[in-house]
Amino acid sequence: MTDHTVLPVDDPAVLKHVPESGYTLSWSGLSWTVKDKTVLTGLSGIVTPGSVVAILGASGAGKSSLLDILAGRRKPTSGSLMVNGQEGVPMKHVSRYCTQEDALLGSLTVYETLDYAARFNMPSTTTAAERRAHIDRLLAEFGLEDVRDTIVGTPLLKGCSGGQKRRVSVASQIIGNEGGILFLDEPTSGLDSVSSAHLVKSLRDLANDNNSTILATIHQPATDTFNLFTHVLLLGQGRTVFFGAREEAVEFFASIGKPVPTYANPADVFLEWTNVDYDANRDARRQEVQAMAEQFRASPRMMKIERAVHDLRQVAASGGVPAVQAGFTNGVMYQTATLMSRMFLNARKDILAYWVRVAMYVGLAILMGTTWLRMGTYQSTVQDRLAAIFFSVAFLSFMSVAGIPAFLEVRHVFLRERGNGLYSTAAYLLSDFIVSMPFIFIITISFSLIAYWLMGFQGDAGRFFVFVGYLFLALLVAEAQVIFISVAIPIFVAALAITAFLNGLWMVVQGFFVQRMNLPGFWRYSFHYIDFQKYAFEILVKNEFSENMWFQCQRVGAVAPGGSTAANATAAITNAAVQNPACFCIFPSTRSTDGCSFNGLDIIDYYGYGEVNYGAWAGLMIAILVAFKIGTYLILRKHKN
Ligand SMILES: Nc1ncnc2c1ncn2[C@@H]1O[C@H](COP(=O)(O)OP(=O)(O)OP(=O)(O)O)[C@@H](O)[C@H]1O
Repeated sequence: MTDHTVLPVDDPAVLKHVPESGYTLSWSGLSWTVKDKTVLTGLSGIVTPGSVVAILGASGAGKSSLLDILAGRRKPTSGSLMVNGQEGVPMKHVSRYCTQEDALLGSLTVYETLDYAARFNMPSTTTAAERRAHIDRLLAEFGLEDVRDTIVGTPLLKGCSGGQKRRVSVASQIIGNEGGILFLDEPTSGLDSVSSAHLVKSLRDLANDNNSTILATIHQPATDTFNLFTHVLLLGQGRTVFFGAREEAVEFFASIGKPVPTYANPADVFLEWTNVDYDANRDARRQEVQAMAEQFRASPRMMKIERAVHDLRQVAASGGVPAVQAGFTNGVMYQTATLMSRMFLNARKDILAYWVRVAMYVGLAILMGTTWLRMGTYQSTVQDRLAAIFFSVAFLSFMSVAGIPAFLEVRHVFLRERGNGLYSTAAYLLSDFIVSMPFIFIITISFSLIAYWLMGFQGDAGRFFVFVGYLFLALLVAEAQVIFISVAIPIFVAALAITAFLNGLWMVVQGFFVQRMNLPGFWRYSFHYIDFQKYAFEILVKNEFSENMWFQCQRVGAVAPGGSTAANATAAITNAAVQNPACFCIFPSTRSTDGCSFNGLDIIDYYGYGEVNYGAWAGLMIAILVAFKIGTYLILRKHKN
C-alpha cells in the first residue's frame, strides 16, 4: 500500500515500485490557451498509485480543463503528460473518465448496467459467476444493493434517484478497471453530504485495495468528504496554488502567512481564497491568487514534485520502466457481440423508443386500411392507390423522427464508452444497424399485414412481399437519415426540425405531387434523384400497376360504380385497343380492346415509370443508406468525447 502522507516522489525505491503495481500519472509545464484566453499556466504534478486527489478551485479556475487534459481528451498548448514516465500512452486504454452528466441507458436495471460495464471492461474469459461476484461487491460498496433490480429510469418509467444514478455511473466506470487511472468530474454533484462521503470512501478503498490512481474535481466538499482524499490540488486562476498531501495543505498556507481558522473546513477556506468572481476589487484579488501560486511555485514542495517528474521520466527513458501495454480489453468481435446483446435488451425494454412506435404504426395501418378500404378497380381508384402508396412510404419514413430521443440517449452513452476505450466507432455503428433491423422489420410487417390487405392492393403473396421488402428498405434509409442528423446536430429540437424539413422535402420532390417531368430542373437534378422515397414509391407503383390489373372507365350516362372486378373487365377484352364513345376514360390506353377499360401498364406508361427497375432502384436506395452511414461514421470519428 502506498504511503499517502507525502507524495513519494524522490524515493528511488518508490520510483522502481510504481510501474509494477499501477500507473503513476505525471505532467510537466502544462499550459492551455483557448481563444486567446490562457486557462492553464505551467502546471506540473505527479500522482502515484493509491492516491485519491481532490482537484479544488473556485468556479472557472480550470479544474475541468485540467482533468480533460490529464485524461487525454484535450490537447494542451504546451507541456507533457506521462504515464509511468512515458509520453504518448493512449489514456483511454489505461484510464476511465466519469463525466459530470450520467450517461446511462434508462431501461436497464442497475445490475444489467454494471454487468454490461463488466463485460466490456473485463477480459472475455471472465465467467458470469466471476462477474456476478465482482458486481455484488461493488453494489455493496456503493450502497446500491436495494436498487439492484431497479431500472435506471426513463422519461416514462421512474427508476433510480439522481444520487443513485451518480453512484451507478461511478461504479460502472470502476468495474474491470480497478488498477487503472480514474478521472471523475464532479462525482459528488447532486449527492447529499452522507452519500458524498460514502462515495469518496469507496474511491479511497478502491485506491487502497487495487493501487488505482484517482483524480476527481470537486465543488465544496464537506469536511468529512474532504478528509477522505489523500491529496489536494488547489487551482487558482489556472495555476497550481497547492499540490500535495491533504494534511500538509493547512501547514503550507500557514507557512505563507495564511492560516486556516481552527474550526473551519479547509476546503471552504481554500475556495474562498481562490475565488475572484465576487470581490469588489477583482484585479487586486487576482494578483493575490497569482502571488499565492507564485509562492507555491517557489516552494521546496514544488521543486520536489518537479524533480520526481524528471526522475521518473529519466528512469523510463533509460528503460527502467516496462513499456505501458495499452489496447482494447477485448477483440472487435467480442465488442460487437456485447454491444449487440445490450442493444437488443435495451430495444426490447425501451417502451418509448420501440413499442410505442410499433403501436403508432399499427394505428396508422388501421387508419389507412379503413379509409382506403378495399379499393376496387374502378378508374378513380388509380389516384387512391397512388396516394395510398405515397402515404405509406412518406408517412412511415416521416415517423422515424420518433426515434430521435432514444438515439440521443444511446449516443451519449456511446461517446462516454468510446472515450473510455471500450469499443470502436465501427463496432458501435455495425451493432446498431444489425440490432435495428428486426425492429424496423417488425414495424414494416405489422403495418403491411394490416394496411395492404385492408386497402385492397393486389391479393398476391409475391406482390405483398415486394411491398414489405421495399417499404422495409425505405424505413432503413429513413432511420439512417435520422441517426445521421442526430449525430450531426445532437440537439433534440434542432434534429427534429431538420428531419421533419428533410422528410417534407423528399415528399415534395419525389414525383407524386409534381410529376418528374414538371419538376423544375434545380429540384429534379439536385434532390429528386437522391430521394430514397422516390425509389420506394416508384417500385411500389410498378408492383401494383401490373399487366394483370385492369381498371374500368365510366360509362357515359351511367352512375360511377363502386368498382367491378378486374377479372370481368379482362374477360370482356378480346382484341386490339379501340375507342368507345360510350365510355369516359381518365387515362389513355394502348391495350384496351373495348375502349372502356385501361391496364395497369397504361398507368406506368402515363407516369413514365417504364424504366423503373427493381434491382437498380434497390441498389440506389442501398447507396443512399450507405452514404448516410458513412456520413454518420465520419462525424462520430471526428467528434471529441
Ligand atoms: N472551449 C472553451 N472555450 C473558451 N473558454 C473556455 C473553454 N473551456 C473552458 N474555458 C474557460 O476556461 C476557464 C476554466 O473553465 P473550466 O470549466 O475548466 O473551469 P472549472 O474550474 O471546471 O469551473 P466550474 O467549477 O465552474 O465547472 C473558464 O473561464 C472557461 O470559461
